Amino acid sequence: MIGLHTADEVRAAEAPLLAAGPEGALMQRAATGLATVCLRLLGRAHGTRVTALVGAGDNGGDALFAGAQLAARGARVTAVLLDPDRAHPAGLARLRRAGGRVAGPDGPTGLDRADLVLDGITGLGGRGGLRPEAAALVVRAAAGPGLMVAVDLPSGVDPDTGAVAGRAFPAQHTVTFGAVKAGLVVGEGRQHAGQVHLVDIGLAGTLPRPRAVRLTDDDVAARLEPPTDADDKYSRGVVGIVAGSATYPGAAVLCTGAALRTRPGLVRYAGTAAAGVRAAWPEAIVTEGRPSDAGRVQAWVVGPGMGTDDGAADVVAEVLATDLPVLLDADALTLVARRPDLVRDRTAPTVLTPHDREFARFGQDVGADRIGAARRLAADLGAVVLLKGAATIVAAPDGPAFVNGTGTPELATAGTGDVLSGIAGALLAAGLPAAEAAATAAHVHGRAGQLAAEGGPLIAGDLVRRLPRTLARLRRGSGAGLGD
Ligand SMILES: NC(=O)C1=CN([C@@H]2O[C@H](COP(=O)(O)OP(=O)(O)OC[C@H]3O[C@@H](n4cnc5c(N)ncnc54)[C@H](OP(=O)(O)O)[C@@H]3O)[C@@H](O)[C@H]2O)[C@@H](O)CC1
Ligand SMILES: Nc1ncnc2c1ncn2[C@@H]1O[C@H](COP(=O)(O)OP(=O)(O)O)[C@@H](O)[C@H]1O
Ligand SMILES: [K+]
Repeated sequence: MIGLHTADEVRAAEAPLLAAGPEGALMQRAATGLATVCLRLLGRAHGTRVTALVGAGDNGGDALFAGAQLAARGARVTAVLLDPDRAHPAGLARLRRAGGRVAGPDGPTGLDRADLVLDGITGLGGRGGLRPEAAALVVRAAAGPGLMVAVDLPSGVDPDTGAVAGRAFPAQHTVTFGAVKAGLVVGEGRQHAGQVHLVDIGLAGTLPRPRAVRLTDDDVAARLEPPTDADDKYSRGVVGIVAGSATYPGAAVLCTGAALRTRPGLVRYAGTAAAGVRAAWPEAIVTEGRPSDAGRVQAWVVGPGMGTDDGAADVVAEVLATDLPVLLDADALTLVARRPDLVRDRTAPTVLTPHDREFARFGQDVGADRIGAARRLAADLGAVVLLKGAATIVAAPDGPAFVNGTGTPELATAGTGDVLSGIAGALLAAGLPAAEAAATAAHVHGRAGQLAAEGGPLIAGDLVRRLPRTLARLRRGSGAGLGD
C-alpha cells in the first residue's frame, strides 16, 4: 500500500530529522533526488536548457540546489526569482557558483527555449490560488516547449485535497519528497501532477500511519485469491443482483456479467429484466420475483437501471432490511437519499457508489475536497462510500480512505458503473470487508478499463469481457504488462 500524506504529517515527520541536523541535509537529499529525475528525463545535462521558477521559500531552495547540480553537469540553467530579496540564499549562491544565470520575472527567463522547466514557486507552504505574478509565469511556462516538472507538488495545488483555486502549474512530472501527498492523486491536483516520482529523504520511520492509501497491484492480488480444491460454488460467495427493468435490461446484463466474471461461484438475479439476463447469462439463476424469491445470497447489489417508482423503493427497503452486505448504486441511491435512515439503521455493511450528481442528492455537493466529502458522508450514514471519478475514493466511517490509482478516461461511457457494481458485489459476497471490497473493485475495474482501452475506445461490455484476463494478470504479478 502506498501511504498518502498531508502537509502537516510530512512537516511533523521532518521535524525530528531537521533537529538532528546537519543543517540543510534534507534539502540536499531532496535536491539530489530532483536533479536525478531531471537528468533521467532529459537524457543528458550537457547543452540542455533549464529554467527554474523560484519562489521565496524552501521549495525554491530545492529548485536552486537541483538547478546548481544540473548546471555543474553542463546544463544552461536560468533561475527566475519571483522575490529576489528572499530567494533561498545558500541555494542561490550554489547556483551562481555552478554557472547558473539569474533573472527576474520580467527578465530573460529562457522559457521560450527551455528543454525543462522546474516549478519551485510553492510547495507545502503554498496557500490559496497562485498570486498574479506567479500565475502569469506559469502561463508563460506552459506556453513554452519545456518539459514541465513540479518540485514536491505543482504550485497552486493544495497538498491535502488537490484543490486548485485559479491557476496551478500543469506538470508532466512531479518529483515529491518523503511521502506522496494526497493532493497529488486526487481531484484537480491529480490532473496537474502528471507522473509522480517519490524521492526517499528518510522519513519512513517518522511518518504517521496514513489516513489515506492507494492499493498496488500486489495488494489487490492478495485480495483476489483463486479458488482452492476445497471450494464449491457456494463457498466462493453467492451474489444477488437487483437491477434493470423489462424495458431496459442493459444495466442488469452488465452488472450480472461483471459479478459472474469476477467470481463465478454463483450469481442470482431478481427483477423485471429477468428475460434479458437469462438470455445473456445462462449461468445466472434468475427470477422475475422479489429478492426474497431469489434464494440465499451472501451479498446484494441493488439499483442500476431499476427505476425509482414505489415498487423499486419497496425492493430497496426489503434488501436493506436483511442482515447481509448491500451495495447501493444508481437508482437505489436516489431512493435512499430520500430515506437515509434505511442505511443508518443497518448493522450489516452497506456500500454506496455515487458519482458526483448522485452524491449531491444526499444534501451536499462534493466540492474540491473529494476525500473529505466521501469521509463525511460515510460518517453520516455509517456506511462505506465509493465516490466515483477519475480517481475514485473509498471512505468508511473509520480506517483509512482509499484513493484509486488505476483507470482511464475511456471509462467515461455509459454502463461502466454497472460493471463496477457487479465486481464489488462479487467481492463483498466473497467475504472481503466492505471498504476493501469496494477499493479492490475500483482497482480491478480501472485495470480492466486500461486493458480494454488498448484496443481503442471501449464500451462497458468490453470491461466484462476483459475481466478474466485482468484478474489473471493481477494474480500473476504486477510485472505482467499492466503498468500505470
Ligand atoms: N522543511 C524541510 O526541511 C524540507 C523542505 N523541503 C521543501 O520545502 C518546501 C516547503 O517550503 P516552505 O515551508 O518554505 O514553503 P514553500 O512551499 O516554499 O512556500 C512558501 C513560499 O510561497 C509563497 N506563497 C505562498 N502561497 C502562495 C501563493 N498562493 N502564490 C504565490 N506564492 C505563494 C510564500 O510567500 P509569502 O507568503 O512568504 O510572501 C513563500 O515565499 C517543501 O514543499 C519542499 O519542497 C524539502 O527541501 C525537504 C526538506
Ligand atoms: N474521466 C474519467 N477517468 C477515469 N474514470 C472515469 C472517468 N469518468 C468516469 N470514470 C469511471 O467510469 C465509471 C462511470 O460510472 P457511472 O457514472 O456510474 O456510469 P453509469 O451510470 O453509466 O454506469 C466510474 O467507475 C468512474 O470512476
Ligand atoms: K512546486
